[in-house]
Amino acid sequence: MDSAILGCSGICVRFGGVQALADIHFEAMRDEITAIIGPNGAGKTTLLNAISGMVTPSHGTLTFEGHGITALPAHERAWSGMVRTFQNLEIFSNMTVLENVAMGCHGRLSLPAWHSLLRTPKSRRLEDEVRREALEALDFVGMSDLASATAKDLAFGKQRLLELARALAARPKLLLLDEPAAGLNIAETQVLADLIMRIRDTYNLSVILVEHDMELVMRISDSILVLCFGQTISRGTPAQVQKDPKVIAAYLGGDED
Ligand SMILES: Nc1ncnc2c1ncn2[C@@H]1O[C@H](COP(=O)(O)OP(=O)(O)OP(=O)(O)O)[C@@H](O)[C@H]1O
Repeated sequence: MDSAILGCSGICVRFGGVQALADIHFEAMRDEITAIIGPNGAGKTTLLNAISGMVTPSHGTLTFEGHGITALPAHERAWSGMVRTFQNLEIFSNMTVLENVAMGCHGRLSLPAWHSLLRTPKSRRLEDEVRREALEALDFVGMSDLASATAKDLAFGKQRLLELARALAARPKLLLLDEPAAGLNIAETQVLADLIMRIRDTYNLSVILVEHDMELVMRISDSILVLCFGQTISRGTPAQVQKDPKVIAAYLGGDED
């Protein structure tokens, strides 16, 4: 079996006059945490969008588990096992925490609508299964006691965990996280770092994350891709990337710490 779960080859994305990504080549390995970092406007979110199918590259190819996915729409990539979370939370604020997480199961566990309308035994069994799996995902992120709370009443840090639980409930093979630590305090970020590593180890899944929090990135990543102005300027382990003069120059020249 190919050890790369995702492959990007020669990916280019242009928005009008802006070359957001230029000839990006990289692979994310199975069961590893791969981080995409770089200064503001480097093209990190655009690359995540190209991987998840929300942006169409003008050139290049993408493979997932060895199969070409360049032409697949976003929902088919999700069905094939690629699930993402968003920088701006995408939760259903008036639904309960449990209902939000259950939404993550629905792509996998569903029946034709008439089963639900007629409340067939099969539909009741399925409802039980969805509930059990949603509770399991909530328990994993340490939020089972909040199952019946309304999502909008949760503190921001808990809403981020809720989004993660919903992504887990979809049983992804590849989890794409867009700035999962944005808006979290130091303690919450540490909990999140431990959780992402535990997710990788427990569920045997691969993670690609875009993140600005360098402490988190250096602590949990197996491999890092560094972008600057849409180009790859470095790739390697955290130790390799940290001492790469091109990376140091990009960050010192930018407006981040
Ligand atoms: N929909 C769009 N239309 C036009 N330009 C865009 C669009 N999305 C991104 N860009 C531009 O593409 C470049 C890369 O943006 P992108 O959001 O991918 O960077 P980023 O590294 O994720 O930045 P940040 O860290 O600030 O989120 C930027 O110059 C941005 O202004």
